[in-house]
Amino acid sequence: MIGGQVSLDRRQVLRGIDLTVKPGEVVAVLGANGSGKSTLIRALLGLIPMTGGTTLLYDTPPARFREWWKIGYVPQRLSVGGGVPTTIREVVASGRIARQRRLRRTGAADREATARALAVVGMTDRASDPVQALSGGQQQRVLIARALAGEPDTFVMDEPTAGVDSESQQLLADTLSGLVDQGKTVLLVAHELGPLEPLITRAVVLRDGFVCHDGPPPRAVGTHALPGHDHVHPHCAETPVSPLDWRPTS
Ligand SMILES: Nc1ncnc2c1ncn2[C@@H]1O[C@H](COP(=O)(O)OP(=O)(O)OP(=O)(O)O)[C@@H](O)[C@H]1O
Repeated sequence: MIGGQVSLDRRQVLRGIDLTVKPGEVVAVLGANGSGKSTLIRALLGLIPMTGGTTLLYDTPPARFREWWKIGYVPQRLSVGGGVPTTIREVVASGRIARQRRLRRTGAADREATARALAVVGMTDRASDPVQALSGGQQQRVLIARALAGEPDTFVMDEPTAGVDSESQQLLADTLSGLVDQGKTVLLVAHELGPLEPLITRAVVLRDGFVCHDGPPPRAVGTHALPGHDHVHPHCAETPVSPLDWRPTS
């Protein structure tokens, strides 16, 4: 395995990862705390620099990628800067920005998509409240709504169900299920798949910055995550245009 590498604070966190997400896949990135899952997600999207390897978004390096509306990113935490009160609706509506730039208009479609996304996460009644006042799980639901509002082709979600109650997890699973039926692609980090489990078509298990399993979703993660378990390495050449593609430099 030689591929994408990331060092943080002079410590190698990703040690060579070769990962291609194919259109329509629902990929779960699993692994212990500190195994590198969030780092992998951020590096895949070009949000942190790599010390080796290449990442491509729809066949384009992140620096040249212009079609950000295609990707809905749910980060692990909401960061609202400046101390300025921001409403839930404003955060969710910001998921439309990349799309508006592309279509050069703001209008009914944006408002409707925002309202739909708020309803999906059960936040319609609280849309005018400041996000700062929300609990961690509620903020996570707002981040999910922001990604949904953008109507992307590919969802990249870093622990979307962390701290989210079981009813909201089920709602997310049902929503993603509908989107997957429409052909959307999903890459998500999770500790507990919960209601998302039936949707997962492929599991990538990280261990200490390496991929130790890449293939069918493990029934029992503990067993399949062991090093030495059969590895299935996806081949970049098999895909038409891959939403997320990380190729090693030769
Ligand atoms: N900004 C940073 N500077 C230095 N080290 C970092 C930084 N961010 C993460 N790390 C280290 O990189 C390793 C991987 O972190 P990462 O957040 O990718 O793990 P993870 O698998 O997502 O963990 P978790 O399940 O706890 O979210 C950890 O050892 C962490 O301490």
